[in-house]
Amino acid sequence: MTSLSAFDSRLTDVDGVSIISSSTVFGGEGGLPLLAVENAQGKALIALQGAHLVSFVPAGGEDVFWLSPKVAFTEGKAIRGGIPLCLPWFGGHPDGKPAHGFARISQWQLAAAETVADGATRVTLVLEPSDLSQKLWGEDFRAELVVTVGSALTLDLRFEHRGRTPVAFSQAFHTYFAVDDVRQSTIGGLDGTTFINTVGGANTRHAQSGALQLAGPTDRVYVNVPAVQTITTPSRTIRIDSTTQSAVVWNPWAESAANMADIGDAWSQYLCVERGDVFDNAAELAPGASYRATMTLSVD
Ligand SMILES: O=P(O)(O)OC[C@H]1O[C@H](O)[C@H](O)[C@@H](O)[C@@H]1O
Repeated sequence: MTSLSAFDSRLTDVDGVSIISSSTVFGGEGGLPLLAVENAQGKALIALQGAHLVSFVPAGGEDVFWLSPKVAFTEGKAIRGGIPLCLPWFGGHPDGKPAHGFARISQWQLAAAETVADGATRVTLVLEPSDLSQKLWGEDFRAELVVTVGSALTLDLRFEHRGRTPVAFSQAFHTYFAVDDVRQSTIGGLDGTTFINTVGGANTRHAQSGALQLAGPTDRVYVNVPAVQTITTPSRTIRIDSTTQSAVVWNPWAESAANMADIGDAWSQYLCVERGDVFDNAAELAPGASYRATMTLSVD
């Protein structure tokens, strides 16, 4: 792993911000560097690999995220749980490149950390071209994720296309929410929208009627969705507010999860509601164009 001393201590010289190793929190050999952020309103852990939120606990509450009990913090391997950033493409790639892009398996740099006016903490992570991005993307770019940790969690993503040719672009905040039981959770804020059912590669279009409660393997891409969705469980309601246009709802259910080593029996403890711009809402970025997306998560 990258040595922890490699980080500029001045950047973390802000109250409640430190760099720790994942192994000190989650065990396991080696581990990856995590940015630990804590203030009176809440606390978060962010892996520098992927600018990946792995924990967010509002003060007095429970973790908003599910993290696999079998999570591996391994260099170059996607972390199962929290918020993988799918960037600059979502899902499988026609040329067999890694699913969900290279951002989640790349090392991001901590660029800034500060306490903002209301006592929340803001950290800025940056991703610039690397050997991996050159191999998989081949274009110049700059990605920045600004994370604000307070009583709510806000992610503000900017992607600047610095290459010379137009590129197809999609992205998602692939959030794994911790729920008591996925079968007892309902998702509001999708009524009347269109979804593409991608289970088994079906790709059929349907209209959503009312709230959504999962009852089997689910992999749906909702397009042109309203800004806000809610997840209601027996113990809490989580609010998702985003500028993005799509929402992907995914849980593989027992049989498929059994074939995924880092999910297995734990499949019923999470629900993915992933805000982003994918499928119909994917973009084409002209040289010099920028993309921006924000998402705020809060618990009622
Ligand atoms: O296993 P991963 O590459 O992290 O992908 C996990 C899941 O991500 C999204 O939700 C897709 O819609 C699913 O089809 C996919 O299985």
